Amino acid sequence: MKFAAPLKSNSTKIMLLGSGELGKEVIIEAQRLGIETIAVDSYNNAPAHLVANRAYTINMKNKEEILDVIRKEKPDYILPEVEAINIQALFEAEKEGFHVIPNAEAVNKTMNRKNIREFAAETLNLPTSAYKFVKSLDELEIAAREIGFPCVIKPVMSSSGHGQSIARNESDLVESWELAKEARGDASELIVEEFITFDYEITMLTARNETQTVFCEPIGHIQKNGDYIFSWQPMEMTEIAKEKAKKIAKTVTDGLGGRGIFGVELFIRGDEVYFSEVSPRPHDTGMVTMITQSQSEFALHVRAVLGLPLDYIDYGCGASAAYKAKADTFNPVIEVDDSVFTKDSFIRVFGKPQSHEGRRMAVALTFDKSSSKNALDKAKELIKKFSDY
Ligand SMILES: Nc1ncnc2c1ncn2[C@@H]1O[C@H](COP(=O)(O)OP(=O)(O)OP(=O)(O)O)[C@@H](O)[C@H]1O
Ligand SMILES: NCC(=O)N[C@@H]1O[C@H](COP(=O)([O-])[O-])[C@@H](O)[C@H]1O
Ligand SMILES: [Mg+2]
Repeated sequence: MKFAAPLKSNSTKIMLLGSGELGKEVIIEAQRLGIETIAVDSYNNAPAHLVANRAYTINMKNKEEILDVIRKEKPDYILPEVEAINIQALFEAEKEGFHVIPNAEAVNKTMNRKNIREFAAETLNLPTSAYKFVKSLDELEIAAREIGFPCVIKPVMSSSGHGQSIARNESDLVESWELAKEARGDASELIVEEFITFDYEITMLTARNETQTVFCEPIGHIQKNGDYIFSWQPMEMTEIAKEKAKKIAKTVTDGLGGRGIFGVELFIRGDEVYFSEVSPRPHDTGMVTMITQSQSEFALHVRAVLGLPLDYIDYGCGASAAYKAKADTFNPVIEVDDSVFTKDSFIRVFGKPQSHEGRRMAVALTFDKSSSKNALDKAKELIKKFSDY
């Protein structure tokens, strides 16, 4: 593998479609290898825009705008970083010979809950919650009655919990129907899922290239309103559950194919493991790997994209706590106490140009030699010291 200085005509070039906090770390890892980096998103000064060689702001749902930027830049690799991307543009780019990570069909399947759920449950026969798809309030009422209460209602395309709700009884359904319209993506169809009373949930980060599949230690996490707030690694699991989790992760990532890291989301009850969903890219709960692994999920993603070896070592236990804005402002400032800067922690401020209540703006990462629980306690302590205005 040869690495040139970025911007030389022979350097490898990657393009990110979506330029949030996860993409920012991918760009930094790529830059470290002398790769030329292009960051694309739908708003100016997105986190990855701030660190890439070039930045574009386009309508990511517009096929021609995406194709224009791809044809202009001619990247070696196109890395989708968000779900809401015009998928036809990716299919077209692939047809023109561009390399989409992991591949356009995998992006198509995973960006839409209907595609991935049917693929996982019906084609791959993986265990999942019971589910139904609906297109109207009437259909929602019928489906929810069949699935039973409580049930989880989500737009077929969305992320970070946008448009998602739990209906506890029939009278919640109108509100769930209305709330789904807040989807970041597509709420023309909804999935109604059986509520799984899991003991815990994990992300199984799985990196693959043509010759290797590598799992990271399971990442436990806590979600609030469909969005993660704390994660830790490793999550202690029974051997049986861990092996099942790896098997599901291998089946689904092999099924999707291509190169890159995947975040396989699983619910665990006893030794039962349910597949929930999968991101064909780094996962927010996986930010903890920046402090626990010699190669973070972002470094592994870049290595996988380049077809490089995927081995890494675990340094110990770690945790992450997401910092969410409390205020809406066009000039967000995050304030932290100096005591946040301890020897076993660091913070990452994403640099988002605008905050709204609940938007993830930064993360605190902590390390502990002996236990994830200690690391998590430390992360909870640190995040209390953040504020914004
Ligand atoms: N069927 C279910 N039963 C119980 N809890 C659920 C179910 N579906 C989702 N959840 C809870 O809601 C969280 C978010 O759901 P999901 O991952 O489907 O949404 P998302 O918007 O894609 O989130 P993200 O983009 O952050 O991964 C899950 O991590 C889990 O805590
Ligand atoms: N769960 C998916 C996820 O965490 N995605 C990450 O959040 C960004 C969007 O943030 P924003 O909503 O603050 O713009 C995305 O660009 C990606 O980095
Ligand atoms: Mg999820």
